[in-house]
Amino acid sequence: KPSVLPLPPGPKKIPFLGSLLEMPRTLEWQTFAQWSKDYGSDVIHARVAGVDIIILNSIQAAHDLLDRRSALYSGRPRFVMAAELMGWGWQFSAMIGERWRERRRLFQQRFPSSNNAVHQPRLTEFIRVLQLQLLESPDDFMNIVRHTFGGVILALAYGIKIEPTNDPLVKMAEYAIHTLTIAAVPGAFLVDVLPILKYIPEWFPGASFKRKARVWREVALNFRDMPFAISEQEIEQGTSQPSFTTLCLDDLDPTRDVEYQRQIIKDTAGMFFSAGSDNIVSVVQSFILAMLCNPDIQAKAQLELDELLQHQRLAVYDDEPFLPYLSAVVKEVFRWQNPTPIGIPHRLDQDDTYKGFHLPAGSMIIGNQWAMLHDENDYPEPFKFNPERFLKNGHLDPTVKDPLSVAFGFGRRFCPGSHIAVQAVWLAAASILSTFNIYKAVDNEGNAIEPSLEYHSALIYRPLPFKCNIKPRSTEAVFLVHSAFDQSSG
Ligand code: HEM
Repeated sequence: KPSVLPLPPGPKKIPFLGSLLEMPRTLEWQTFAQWSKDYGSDVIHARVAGVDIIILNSIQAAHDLLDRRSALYSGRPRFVMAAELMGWGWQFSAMIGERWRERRRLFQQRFPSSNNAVHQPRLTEFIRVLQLQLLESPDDFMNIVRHTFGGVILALAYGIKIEPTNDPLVKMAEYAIHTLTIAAVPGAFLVDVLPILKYIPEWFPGASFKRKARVWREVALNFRDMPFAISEQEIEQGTSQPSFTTLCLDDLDPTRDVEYQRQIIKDTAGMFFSAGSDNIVSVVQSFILAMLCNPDIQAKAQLELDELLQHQRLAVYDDEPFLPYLSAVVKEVFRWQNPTPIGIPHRLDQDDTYKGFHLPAGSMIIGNQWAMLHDENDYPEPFKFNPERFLKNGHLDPTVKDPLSVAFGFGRRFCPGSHIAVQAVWLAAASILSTFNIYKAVDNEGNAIEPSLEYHSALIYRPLPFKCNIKPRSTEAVFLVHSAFDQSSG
């Protein structure tokens, strides 16, 4: 029977289209956050073509619903264009039920947050190469960061060797993700709003999305199948390095359906790059931008590093507990420019009530991470880059809400790669700051170029290319970078 409770407040709805006309096209998270101010509620309701959308704009609401009632709130809405037409349906981030559980379990068995043995040596090795490349071509830092983390993620997934620059597999993967991020932007394709359009033939006027989907489908399947095939070949030749794929294939159970097990391994390995690479790249680039704009903070973090390392060695992840200021800088980067401002939407499986509101079964639930991470009650002056907000008497202050518990999503869907991501960003930050200074670039007249702080508003929020001047801090730093690279490649 229909609920007697009201729906949460939200933007105006008209017949059939619902709130479609009110829905923002870019920087959605900012409009969603503004709605909370306009309607005086941290829980907002909108409706687009019959689908209820519930937006959660506070950490409290996300915690109460997505974390504490996770059993009800861990479904996913349909992604018609990306998953059903373009062939990305093999990604477990879009799956529900047993298919999702099997793949997620496999991921977590191989990369549990309690075990750093497989990923840490690879992260360190790739970050040493990044430092060397920054010495050699500092102006190319945007690409260097992109290639480093694309490479590390492919190495973790498949154990295959990646070229130091312009690796064809990294390029292919990047193109595939590019098509995915175009398709998965909510509202970019009408077929996501009206799934029935999925059945119209390709030749039909206005059906260009179906032709696009057919071409892109090949890209999506190559993305999953090609690196897996190379990995299997390398295992056969005995040249592969330990990775998710090698570890899983080593443990195949011959008494069970082997092809079925291979399929799950292949799907799950395919998730690494699509879920992990662009996000880490965005955060590391935002870190460089933050240091560029805040020279005092940069100097303070360097002082802390120098006191520990004494210019004698490079940082390793085990140094983390002794570098609270740097850890506060990393937390602040994740808070300041979170790469997934609205995360991935969840789906509510049954009718529910919250704060006197009716939340209908089947609603799409959006956890507005950006709104939570810019809530002035938790983070005063939220637009200011200020790592001190996390510190008290020189230690991390446990009473301040940790952005890392918001930036990676919620409940049973919480990002299973978060520990890899945080360690990658932390180690990149420590390694870059201990050996390089980041200055503003200067134009032909010798004036400092102010960064525009512009971001690309898409599924993954990332800084637009900016200029900076990255210089080694000393001859000792150059020596350390060279010798660490020789050791890791020798
Ligand atoms: C800065 C880096 C990263 C950020 C900000 C990030 C953020 C997120 C977010 C917000 C979600 C959605 C959670 C939800 O639905 O509530 C997610 C899901 C996921 N992430 Fe990450 N992630 C990062 C890196 C990684 C890495 C490195 C990997 C793998 C190596 C990874 C693998 C995944 C997977 C497999 C899912 C889907 C989980 C599921 O649906 O069950 N992520 N991530």
